[in-house]
Amino acid sequence: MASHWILGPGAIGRLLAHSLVPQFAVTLIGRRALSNEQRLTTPEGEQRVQRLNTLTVAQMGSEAQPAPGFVHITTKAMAAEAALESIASQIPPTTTLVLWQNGFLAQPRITQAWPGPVLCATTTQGAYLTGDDGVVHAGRGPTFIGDLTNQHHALAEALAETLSRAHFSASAVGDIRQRLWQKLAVNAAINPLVALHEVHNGELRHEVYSARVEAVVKEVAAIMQAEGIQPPKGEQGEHAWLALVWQVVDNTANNKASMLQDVEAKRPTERGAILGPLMESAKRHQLPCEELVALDQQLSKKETAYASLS
Ligand SMILES: NC(=O)C1=CN([C@@H]2O[C@H](COP(=O)(O)OP(=O)(O)OC[C@H]3O[C@@H](n4cnc5c(N)ncnc54)[C@H](OP(=O)(O)O)[C@@H]3O)[C@@H](O)[C@H]2O)C=CC1
Ligand SMILES: CC(C)(CO)C(=O)C(=O)O
Repeated sequence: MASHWILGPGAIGRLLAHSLVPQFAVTLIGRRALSNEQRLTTPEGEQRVQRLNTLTVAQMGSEAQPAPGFVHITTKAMAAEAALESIASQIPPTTTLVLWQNGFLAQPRITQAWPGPVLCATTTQGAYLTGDDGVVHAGRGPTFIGDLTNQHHALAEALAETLSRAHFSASAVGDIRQRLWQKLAVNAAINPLVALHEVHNGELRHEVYSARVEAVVKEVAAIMQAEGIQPPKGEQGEHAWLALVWQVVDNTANNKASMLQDVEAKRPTERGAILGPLMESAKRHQLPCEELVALDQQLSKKETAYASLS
């Protein structure tokens, strides 16, 4: 039975560990020591304390470990490469990695650099941390797994089956790049604006913000077309992207988006992984991206302001 290392003991990492641990061998790896007694609050409000094997990167280096079947990287996008680097000497280069990040920053870079298979997962599960020993599973949703080179479908299927057996509903797909970019398009239209204005997602419907949402979607839709990415429901063009964004805004009206949670916690945001690939693509295809650049600059300014205070 393949064992699972989970590198990055945050919200998604702990949710994954809680899901897998009753049936599979799991090691949760972080930079800091965490309690082995970890609490999961289910979407129904039920609390479950489970014993997870939590180790620090330093402990992994000092004690030889049996090689894992899968290494899941569940850090934020900008930390994924450094996290992998910190354990790379302890795993065979043929180990299968699974990247759980939003955006499209770590995925192409690690796929290119890592000699073994690299799977990417895009998930609509929702989770947040409550301190060093708790995670709340806020909402269930499907997870899609594939690889950017379309060479590892059998591995993606095996992992999807494992996750689904652990009640973490997952499917293997042949179009993961398309799905990652579709999610990135929605995240680019919602996350920076709600993080800058510190509002819940639903407030983007207000006339103070809606024109800016439309302006961002206009740029994003042109970039998506140049990248060959269609909106998920088979419709075409800017109006389909806008309809999708408004649908997500309405469905998540009471949510504090992940980028707003980062701003409130004074952490770096994932702007580089979400806006970065779009701005880079716009430049490559000589498309306008003034709105995206402005969002990126405003977020950068906000992050610098709170970083300088801490
Ligand atoms: N939470 C959610 O509902 C969803 C999240 N995602 C995506 O999943 C990814 C992870 O998000 P989330 O779990 O919310 O993030 P969190 O911030 O909750 O967790 C990130 C974890 O990574 C750890 N970490 C950072 N650097 C390293 C390192 N070098 N070595 C080991 N661990 C490290 C952090 O530890 P430390 O405490 O030391 O900083 C933290 O525990 C993001 O890309 C996010 O966009 C996607 C869908 C839903
Ligand atoms: C879809 C959305 C915007 C929901 O809040 C999200 O994915 C996030 O918060 O990162």
